[in-house]
Amino acid sequence: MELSVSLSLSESEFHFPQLQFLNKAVQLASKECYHSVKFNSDWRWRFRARRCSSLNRLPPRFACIPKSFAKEYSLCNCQIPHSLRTELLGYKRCKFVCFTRQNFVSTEDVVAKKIVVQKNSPRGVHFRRAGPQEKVYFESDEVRACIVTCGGLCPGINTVIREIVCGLNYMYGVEDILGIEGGYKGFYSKNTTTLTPKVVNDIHKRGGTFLRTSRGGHDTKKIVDSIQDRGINQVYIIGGDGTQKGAAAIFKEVEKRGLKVAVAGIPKTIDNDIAVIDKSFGFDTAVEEAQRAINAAHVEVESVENGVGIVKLMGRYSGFIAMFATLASRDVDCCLIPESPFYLEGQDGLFEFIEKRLKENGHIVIVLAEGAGQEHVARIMHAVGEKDASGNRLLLDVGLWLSQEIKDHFTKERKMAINLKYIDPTYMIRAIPSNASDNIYCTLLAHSAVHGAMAGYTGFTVGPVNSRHAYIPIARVTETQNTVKLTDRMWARLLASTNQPSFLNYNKVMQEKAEKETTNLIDSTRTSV
Ligand SMILES: Nc1ncnc2c1ncn2[C@@H]1O[C@H](COP(=O)(O)OP(=O)(O)O)[C@@H](O)[C@H]1O
Ligand SMILES: O=P(O)(O)OC[C@H]1O[C@](O)(COP(=O)(O)O)[C@@H](O)[C@@H]1O
Ligand SMILES: [Mg+2]
Repeated sequence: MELSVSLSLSESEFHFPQLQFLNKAVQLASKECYHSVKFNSDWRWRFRARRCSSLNRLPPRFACIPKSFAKEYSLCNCQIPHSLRTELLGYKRCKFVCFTRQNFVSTEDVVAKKIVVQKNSPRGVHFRRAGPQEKVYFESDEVRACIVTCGGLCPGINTVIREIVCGLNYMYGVEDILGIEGGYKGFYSKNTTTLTPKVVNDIHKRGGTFLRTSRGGHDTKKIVDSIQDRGINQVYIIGGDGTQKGAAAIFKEVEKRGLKVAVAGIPKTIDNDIAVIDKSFGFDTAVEEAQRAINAAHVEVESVENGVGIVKLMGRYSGFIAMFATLASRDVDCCLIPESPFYLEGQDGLFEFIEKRLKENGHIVIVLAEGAGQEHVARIMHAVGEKDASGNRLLLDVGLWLSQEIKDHFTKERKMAINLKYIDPTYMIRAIPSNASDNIYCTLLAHSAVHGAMAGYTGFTVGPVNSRHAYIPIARVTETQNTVKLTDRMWARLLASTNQPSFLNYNKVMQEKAEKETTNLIDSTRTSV
């Protein structure tokens, strides 16, 4: 016998009235010997946690009533009712779960987005804490999971793939795991590959992605059709900001079609530009590997007279790799990033700084994020803003441009012989396997995603927030992009460490330059007439 529970309270009326209502429903159901309670379809909205950032959970198929049910609801005031089942895969019953009761996270545990607060500041946004939960939504043998990797490469992708496969299998006894090949388009244009712990056993030792990747080709309808046709009910999506936007679209479509599919995003990008999370995997490895290039540049330039070393690192819109590589190295004299526009000529410009350092030390090392100074390169190349298949702006080679400008300035204008070495290790850094710390980090991300999906959460991205792993609604990580804040103390630390110019006069200098160029143009037109 089944009791249909219809919640008619509005979202703003949430909290105790609803809890009381629920408790009453449950008590009634127990008293009247109903076997299960079914909630009306919009329960997710009505139970949206108020103080906790809302997270979606798969709708319960049958919320059967164990003894603890009423007690549980009366305890939690920001609880999303989850799929309680009589046959719970608790730690005692499931031979696959390697956790003891102490390891389980409580469904009430939350992670604060902001931890530095003032006395009277509001409580702020909180996310669900990630980790194994005592009650799971899926039975092992009903899971059909799939993994896809999209966007650019990043050290550690293979570790994440390996740990999702091994985590699902070792912790939850899941055996049906598919690999989608070649990014999003692989859902509808390629066959799947079967993933087992044996198949993925060694892949973490290699760079790149075992499943291959691509940009573009995100067709939400075709992807969800494929998910539906293949009977997939857990989708693990590894990728950067673009990929997470794609994951959000898939989640929406899955919801629209009423499919019981858990959609879990694992944020990937070497640029570390994904919002909310502390850092993205592969970033640490990239910073470490960048040291080798910086070291090479330093060795080269200190061995010659007036040596100028330029090292270009990745960072399309965010200069995190360049900033952290500079802070870690101590051999870098100047770090240029997209967030801090720079200029070459005039007082406090780059040329002046280079000349000063050459006089003082005989050499200089400059670290350059690929997205820095794009406006200068675009101006001389009359670029038309080309885009890649995903719609990302294609960058012009700022390293080559800067090298040429420096050579021209010192040899032609200053009549100074310099010895310039330009090193571009970008793809070499991106293609290596992850280091020890990233390997551990990738494992935690993969396990958090597996626990979340198994517990019935959906439409989430995993990641550490203030050092605690959390489930973050996908939309939150895609609404903004993480960039270096020039007003943050980390950038101030860098300036203190390199003593480079801060280029604060950028706007004034560029305006003067533009005016001068216009005047010159008018003059030259007049003379030619
Ligand atoms: N706004 C978007 N909506 C849906 N899919 C997107 C969106 N932006 C990017 N994608 C898809 O995500 C995938 C990866 O995006 P891309 O920007 O290349 O890399 P990354 O995810 O690493 O940032 C591509 O297949 C692309 O089509
Ligand atoms: O040449 P590709 O493969 O398009 O990748 C270049 C870009 O990929 C990045 O590594 C970032 O990639 P994602 O956005 O895919 O994480 C940038 O640093 C770089 O500009
Ligand atoms: Mg991206």
